[in-house]
Amino acid sequence: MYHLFKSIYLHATSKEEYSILLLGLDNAGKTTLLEQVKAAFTPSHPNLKTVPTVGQNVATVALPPPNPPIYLKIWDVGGQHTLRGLWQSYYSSCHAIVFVIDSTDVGTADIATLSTDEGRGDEHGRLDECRLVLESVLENEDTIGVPILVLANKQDREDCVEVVRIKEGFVRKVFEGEKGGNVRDSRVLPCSALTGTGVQEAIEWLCTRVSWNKESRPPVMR
Ligand SMILES: Nc1nc2c(ncn2[C@@H]2O[C@H](COP(=O)(O)OP(=O)(O)OP(=O)(O)O)[C@@H](O)[C@H]2O)c(=O)[nH]1
Ligand SMILES: [Mg+2]
Repeated sequence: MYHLFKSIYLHATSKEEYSILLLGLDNAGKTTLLEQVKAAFTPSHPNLKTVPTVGQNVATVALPPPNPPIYLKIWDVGGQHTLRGLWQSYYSSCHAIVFVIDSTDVGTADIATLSTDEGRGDEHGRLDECRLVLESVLENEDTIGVPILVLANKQDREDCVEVVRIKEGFVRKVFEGEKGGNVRDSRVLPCSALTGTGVQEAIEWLCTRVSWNKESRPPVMR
């Protein structure tokens, strides 16, 4: 009898936990975003004086109503070139990926222009590097079916490329390209990790998608 009550109690009180992986080039704004998420869901002030991440930062937030009663465990990893090889060790256990883009460092955000020789140059910022990195995430077999949210970050800056151009000129073309690969849930949203604009919408999208996808990637019960 004790065991029955105990298991009913545990079932009633345990919560689902989903892991969210923050990826993107160095300087994209991943750690700043993590700070804003922590500040939005826990009684803390964001530390917006970030330094380049070497290794990882992790935070778990419990979502208040009207969100579903779940935990999000958010993993922020270093985006520097030499650290990107570590990303794949997180893929098989994550429930969603957030790919953060610096909207001020992708030129006009049109990858069609990269195919011409004239298209290569400083005026494209880090667009080509960003494309290669996103493709490498999409084509890894451990990310098959994992929902991906692309955040067009730094939208507070005057020199940013607007989200619709990042969506049409870059994200859609990569996803529909030969390395875009598998069918999955995806979305492109504008964001400013520095001001916090767009962070709630990002979390809401993630919550619904990890829940929809829980048959193929079940949560950890806590
Ligand atoms: N204006 C503006 N600056 C931002 C925004 N997000 C991040 N930054 C700035 O961009 C720089 C890099 O931010 P980080 O969050 O450290 O970048 P990261 O993606 O974690 O970089 P790595 O750890 O090297 O992978 C910092 O100076 C941030 O203040 C934003 O939305 N707007
Ligand atoms: Mg960082």
